[in-house]
Amino acid sequence: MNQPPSFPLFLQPTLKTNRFQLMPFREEDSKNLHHLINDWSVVRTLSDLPFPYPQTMVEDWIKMATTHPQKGLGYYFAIMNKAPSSLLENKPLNRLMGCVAITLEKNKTQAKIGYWVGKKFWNQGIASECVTRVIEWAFAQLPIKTLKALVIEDNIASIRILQKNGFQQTGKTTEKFMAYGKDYPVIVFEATRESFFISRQTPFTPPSPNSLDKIHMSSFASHPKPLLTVSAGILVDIHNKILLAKRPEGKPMAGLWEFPGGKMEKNETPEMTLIREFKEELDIDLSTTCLAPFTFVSQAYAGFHLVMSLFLCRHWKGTPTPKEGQTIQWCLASELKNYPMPEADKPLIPLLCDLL
Ligand SMILES: Nc1nc2c([nH]c(=O)n2[C@@H]2O[C@H](COP(=O)(O)OP(=O)(O)OP(=O)(O)O)[C@@H](O)[C@H]2O)c(=O)[nH]1
Ligand SMILES: [Mg+2]
Repeated sequence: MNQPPSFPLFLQPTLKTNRFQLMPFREEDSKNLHHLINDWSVVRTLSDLPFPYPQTMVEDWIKMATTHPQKGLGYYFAIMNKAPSSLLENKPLNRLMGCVAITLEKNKTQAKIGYWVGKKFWNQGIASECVTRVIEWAFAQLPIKTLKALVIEDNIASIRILQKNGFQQTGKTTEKFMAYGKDYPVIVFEATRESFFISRQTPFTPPSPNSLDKIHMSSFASHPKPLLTVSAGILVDIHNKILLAKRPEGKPMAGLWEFPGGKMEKNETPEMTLIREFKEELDIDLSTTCLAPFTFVSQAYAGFHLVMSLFLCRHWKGTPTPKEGQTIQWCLASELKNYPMPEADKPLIPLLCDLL
């Protein structure tokens, strides 16, 4: 039986936020890292560090942080400022400010997140901005279902960041804190992909003015949300397998598996949208085939209301090839439940199991 593709082992990427870049650590960060982290205000919130924190341990830690990603054990992002936009800006390049780390648990369906920011950079929303970006990446790229965080009770700033990102308290425990030399009480927080997406309020980026023609405002005065009309296709091969596409990192709802398709443009019929989207996203031609209307879904999301027409299609020209950074996978209808999908798609699974 098919499972979603196995855990990808890859080099850790550099992620960007509005103000920062989140880079893999390098040997040359060792001095700055030591300077920032060998500080009681920081060390007291982190379980696995002694105080004082010797420079040699920092060097060992950087070695671990650079080898773990290749083994799929963990990912350690150095929070750096972005390059100055002009030479007149008197900011040093690549100034280290803190760290966001994701470590995988043994079964790889759960990971732990930890983060800290150097004291001189506190109260600027740095951790908040960077933690959200790393969670977005983790739910898109790693096979995890939940993220866990352990926080000491008086670390209110950290607890706020977790709550803003859809984490909920699931218990209390104790953890060995090297700096205190004893077990110390911590609160356990957990987030799922769904709770994270809901916390982001709008799982889809608000439309820019020039894309407004893609969004049709509802004619019902009582309808407060923009109506998004989408056309998607369920491609079925000779083995009765269905084509799924995993939304790529950087797109709203990244990491979820969907039926290929996209937003209807002005003056397009659902069929025209489908033909255009399948050419753009998968480089296949549906223009001469029979597109059988299957069903539609009507789903309220946080920032918009989705109306999606779904077509069934058994014949096409060409070989589906991912053109937009997505991952594609053929699977049986009975296997769809193994793939995390957008809310709107979940009611389609039993319909497809009955049909195929
Ligand atoms: N294509 C597709 N979109 C879905 C599905 N389920 C679902 O909720 N959606 C939502 O419908 C919207 C479709 O947008 P899309 O991102 O595919 O649109 P698009 O291809 O035109 O992308 P673009 O805006 O990046 O050009 C997204 O908000 C997406 O999350 C599905 O099964 N297939
Ligand atoms: Mg699309």
